[in-house]
Amino acid sequence: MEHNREFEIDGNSNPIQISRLALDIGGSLIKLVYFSRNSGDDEDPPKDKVGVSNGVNGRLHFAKFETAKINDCLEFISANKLFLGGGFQHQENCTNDRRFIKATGGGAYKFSELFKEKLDISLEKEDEMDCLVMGANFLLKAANQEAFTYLNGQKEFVQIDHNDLYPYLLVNIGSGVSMIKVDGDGKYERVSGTSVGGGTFWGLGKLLTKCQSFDELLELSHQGNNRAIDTLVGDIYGGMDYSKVGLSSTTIASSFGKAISDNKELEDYKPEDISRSLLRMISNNIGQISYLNALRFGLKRIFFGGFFIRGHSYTMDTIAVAVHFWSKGEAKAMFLRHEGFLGALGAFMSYESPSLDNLVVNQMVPLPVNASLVTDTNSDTLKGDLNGTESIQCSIYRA
Ligand SMILES: Nc1ncnc2c1ncn2[C@@H]1O[C@H](COP(=O)(O)OP(=O)(O)OP(=O)(O)O)[C@@H](O)[C@H]1O
Ligand SMILES: CC(C)(CO)[C@@H](O)C(=O)NCCC(=O)O
Repeated sequence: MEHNREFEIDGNSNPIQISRLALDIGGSLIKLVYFSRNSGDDEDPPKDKVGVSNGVNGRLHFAKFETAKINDCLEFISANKLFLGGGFQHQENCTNDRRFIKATGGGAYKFSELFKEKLDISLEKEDEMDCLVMGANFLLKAANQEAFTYLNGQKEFVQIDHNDLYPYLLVNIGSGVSMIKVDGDGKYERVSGTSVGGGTFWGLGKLLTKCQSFDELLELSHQGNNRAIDTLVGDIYGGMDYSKVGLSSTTIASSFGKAISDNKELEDYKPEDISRSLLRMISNNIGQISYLNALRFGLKRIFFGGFFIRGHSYTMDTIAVAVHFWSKGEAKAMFLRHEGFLGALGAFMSYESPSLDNLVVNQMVPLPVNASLVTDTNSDTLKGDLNGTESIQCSIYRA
């Protein structure tokens, strides 16, 4: 990654006009969402016959940085002048002598001073759960092909009926996991959570495998076999199922169970097997807790977001199978293409004008942005997923 060059966006060295930027500064990753108007668009939004503004066409950009490398993020914002509400939103985030941007996540508090000091920007804080719900509701209603199921390696997009969206359970798997029962726009309750989440996978995985990046750890899991470390029901039952209680011989009886009985050292295990067991253990656990919470409130639909997922097939498969297994097929696990950007999108929507209703996603075809951010080397991510460094065509209409 280059730190000192001016970032170019859309391969165009002319400064693009950015009218809004919003941030979600999490425990592991910083997510950015910003809108740039299409080059060649008039200064003022086009008007229809009766003089009502038809809006501004442009692109919604998605980018992410590791929170530990926040200085790269500051440099990116500064080099691209992302905080200067040019064009459509002249005054929006440049009021008088105070510049501000909407920010959510714990880092909006933690790094508030840093933004002030380095960029002279005030972070206008938006509640993390409000933003997650706002982002999820918006995507589920406005974006085509946003939610999909994943079973037996098959991804299937789900048609969302706007009149039958609520209630649902939103499970956001970031560093930690939040489970939110959503009943409508702005109507929700954080009903549960678990500290065993994405940070656990990455943290424990790093210690146990010496992997240097999250992507490397995820990549390793492809080649691994969890049976080398997990104790299966068959290991305990002499190769047989425990059919009386519905446990097949291949069901995991105890995650990492073999590590105690084998009398082996860490070095005797393959890093790829460790990675696979870990990913499976954590995904399974989240799937199970999610199901239990769905059951608690009689919810049939569970949407999973957060960057732990990364469109990764094994992760999604494990979560989906866990939900299917425990609910006996009653509850459905669904995943979101913009998985990790829900909070940032929610913060983006929280700018007062133009209002939330006035962002229209025209097209869901991700186009690359030539900005060098967190590298996405994971080859298993679903094609077309928005993993950062992409943009989508959309319009903003005045309220
Ligand atoms: N390039 C990456 N570097 C680090 N973690 C990554 C990366 N890509 C995916 N992850 C996973 O995504 C998780 C972070 O997800 P996300 O950005 O949704 O949460 P967060 O906002 O940082 O966390 P929290 O909401 O708990 O503060 C990490 O814990 C890790 O499991
Ligand atoms: C603390 C937050 C909300 C920060 O995003 C997240 O990391 C989380 O939901 N952690 C799980 C905390 C718990 O409910 O046990």
